[in-house]
Amino acid sequence: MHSNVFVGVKFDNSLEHGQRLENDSDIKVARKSGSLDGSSAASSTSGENRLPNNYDYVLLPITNSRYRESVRRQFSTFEKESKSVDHSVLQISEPQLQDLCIPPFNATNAKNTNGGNDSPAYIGLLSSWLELESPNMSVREMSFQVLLNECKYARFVGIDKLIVAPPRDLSELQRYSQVIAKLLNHKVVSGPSPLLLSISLPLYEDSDPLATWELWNTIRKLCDYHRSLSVSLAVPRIKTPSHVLNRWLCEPVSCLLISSSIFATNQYQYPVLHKFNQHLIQKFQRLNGNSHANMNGELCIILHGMEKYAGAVKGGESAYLEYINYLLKKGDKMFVFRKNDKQDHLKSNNLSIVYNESTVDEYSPKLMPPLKPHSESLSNQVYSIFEKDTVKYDAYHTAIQEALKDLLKTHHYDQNSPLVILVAGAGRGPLVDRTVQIVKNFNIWNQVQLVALEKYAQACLYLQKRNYDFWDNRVKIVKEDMLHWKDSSLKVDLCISELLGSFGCNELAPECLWEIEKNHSKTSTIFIPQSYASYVAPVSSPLILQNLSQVSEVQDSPWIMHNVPYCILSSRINEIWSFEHPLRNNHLDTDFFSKSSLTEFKVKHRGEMHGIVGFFSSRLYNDTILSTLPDDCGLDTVSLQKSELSRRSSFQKKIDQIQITDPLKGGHGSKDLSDSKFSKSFHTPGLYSWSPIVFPLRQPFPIADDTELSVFMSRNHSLQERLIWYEWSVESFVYLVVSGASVQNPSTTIAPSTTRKHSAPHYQQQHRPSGSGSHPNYETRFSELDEMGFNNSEQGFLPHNESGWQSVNDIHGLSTSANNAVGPPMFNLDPRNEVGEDEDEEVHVRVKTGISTLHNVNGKSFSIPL
Ligand SMILES: C[S@@+](CC[C@H](N)C(=O)[O-])C[C@H]1O[C@@H](n2cnc3c(N)ncnc32)[C@H](O)[C@@H]1O
Repeated sequence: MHSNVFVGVKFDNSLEHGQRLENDSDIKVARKSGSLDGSSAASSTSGENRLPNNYDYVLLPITNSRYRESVRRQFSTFEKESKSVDHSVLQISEPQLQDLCIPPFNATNAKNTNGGNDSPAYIGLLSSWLELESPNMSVREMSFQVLLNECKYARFVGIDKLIVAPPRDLSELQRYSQVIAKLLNHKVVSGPSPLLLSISLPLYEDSDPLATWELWNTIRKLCDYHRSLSVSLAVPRIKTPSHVLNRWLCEPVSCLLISSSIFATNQYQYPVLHKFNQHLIQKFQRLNGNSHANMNGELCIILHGMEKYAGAVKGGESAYLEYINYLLKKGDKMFVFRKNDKQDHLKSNNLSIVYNESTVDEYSPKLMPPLKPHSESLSNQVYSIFEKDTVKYDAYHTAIQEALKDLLKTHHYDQNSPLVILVAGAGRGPLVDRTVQIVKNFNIWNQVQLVALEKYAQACLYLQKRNYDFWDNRVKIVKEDMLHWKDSSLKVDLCISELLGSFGCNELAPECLWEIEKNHSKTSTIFIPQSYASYVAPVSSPLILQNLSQVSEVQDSPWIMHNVPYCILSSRINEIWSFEHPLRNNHLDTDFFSKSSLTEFKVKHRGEMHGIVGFFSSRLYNDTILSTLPDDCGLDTVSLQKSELSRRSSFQKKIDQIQITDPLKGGHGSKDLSDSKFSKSFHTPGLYSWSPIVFPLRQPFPIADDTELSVFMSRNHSLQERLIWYEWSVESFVYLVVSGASVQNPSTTIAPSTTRKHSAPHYQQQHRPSGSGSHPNYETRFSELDEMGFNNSEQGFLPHNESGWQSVNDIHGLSTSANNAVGPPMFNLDPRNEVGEDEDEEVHVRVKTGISTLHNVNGKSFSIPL
């Protein structure tokens, strides 16, 4: 398998000085793919134009200095005219033959490089001498027209990728972006088969690691996340911090610009890249197709400046290309090796929103609505994709085996009480298959009653066929909905199910399994899975925003992100809730299925949040765990569940110590609630049935360095409407160091870290009646109020320093106790509660910097029918 990474070269800018290519035969370019082995990759240089062979792309300016001169002349004529003539119109003429660097004859569409022929392909460089950010409107108009003329020419000759110079003046990004946006929205760029504009920027500068990302983010935001806008990144000589690299990996990067100056030489004097840059290329290679919103879905590595060092390295200029080809070939091998891991699988297709899974191949990046197998029957194709996930079934196999061993220790068989095993939601039967295998291996086939329960008739057809073919017709097939199935003669010893969604509980396992527990379980019944927990983290994924913003209504729905690159912004992933089976409570409150969690994240580096990513882990039985979490992330598995655990602990009348499930660290542990547990996450190797779920934000949510992010998620269960849905919102805060005197804003709260003494709250003073009992005229009354406001008079009508918050509390009766005394407020929102007398002392103030809307209220965009 070849990854979708190509290699290009920037042609010597001697063309800028009068040389010109007359036709394609001047440039000999061959595809990298198919010519990777050493001999043919050994480069030669064309005697005429010094271009090495074996490149996929050649980067060339569209126009040369002659055109620049011509534009300059046209512009000065226009300026002169506009002084004398009213309404003179600037009209920059299109380049003539002598103005062009890329020949118009026999040019072929660059996309043909993907089709396997050897046609040369070009990436165009748009003019960089223009002043896109000039305050002079005419200069900007001239710049726009030049760019447009170059784009028109590029479209004509079939060039679909164009590199744009970065802004010169970083304080004028709005003007720069206005020209780019105008270009992007012109039909020449965004018409059928759109062109791709790629702004070149440094990947990283150590003075401010995220500065160039921020620059890019500002421009693309001003351009409204246009799908035709991408970025070309100049790879640095120094090591890129992982948080910077991860940020870029989920951006639409179309080219990596590699200067010969970032190479070192090895002991044989060949040019090589440092390990960290090898890894950088590998990471892009691994993601290539996925990391792109661009048209071709491909990444091009563009080498440049080799002529400068060609004499100093062995092999000359061609050694650089050979080295990059060697690296890419190595990467290709790694991916072939990992072919079965769908999470890592590469594909060149664009990200798409897919409503019907059967229409798209399983590897391409896509956003899909979460399945609702409880209310919508799965297609045959979906069943067959799932059934190939041997990792999942192997884990179930182990869990069933272990559970059966334990059951057999206590179960005393007699003919009237066989061991009853239920596969609840059997689908086409893969879990029944495994169970039959195990039971046969244990030689207890005669002691077991096996029931396969499935709601949908089509899946039951498969069960019937398999029963006949492989299960000796011994399996009782029940076509019923678990929610309504009642067979008083059946009590189950082992209940096996796979009703898990990408968020754990989103395929209604809690509700479905509760009905089994209520109607068909014993105290000894074992459930596989025993428990499952849901996790969230804030993510940046511009591709999600870009794709969902095209379609109204969809931003309030969760989506399954299949092979979509994303970057987790926080240092940890937090567990927000979990379910365990059996639920074991006879008077189960149906509200048990509703959950809500307010969970906090620290975000060290600034960025832009586009959604909340969700994962799950499930303990199938004892140590057998399935996890869709990414590898090696910090994990908070307990502390953020405190409220949920407390609720459950009172529910179960266990106050001091409660049983908690740590789905990732062996066994159920008895844990004190104060004991927060941090660990590292892992993904079950090779498991691919589930991709992460994302709860998108309607608006991109900007995040500053050192932000504290508070994510609210709720699972809502409405028995009246028979619906389950999720709602979510986000708030952000930063801590500011301010003098105590300036803490007046009710949206700020004092950080818990402050060391200040607390003073008695002012609002505890009681209201005083007016002393005189007389009725002063309006003027006097107003003057009294004014006076009181300014001099804090003890004789005033209102207690001094009363805040608006107390007034609100009073209105709602929140601060009045039974005996009419003013008690402490229910909502401790007055910042002065925390501030001591010394107003000049510095305190850390938690300032709210952003809040999103609450998404999917009442499940209006997405809900799951019960
Ligand atoms: C995710 S699939 C798993 C199928 C199969 N156990 C497997 O592992 O391939 C869930 C299955 O449960 C069935 N199902 C979901 N809710 C159900 C319900 N309330 N009653 C009966 N079957 C249900 C679905 O039709 C589907 O076949």
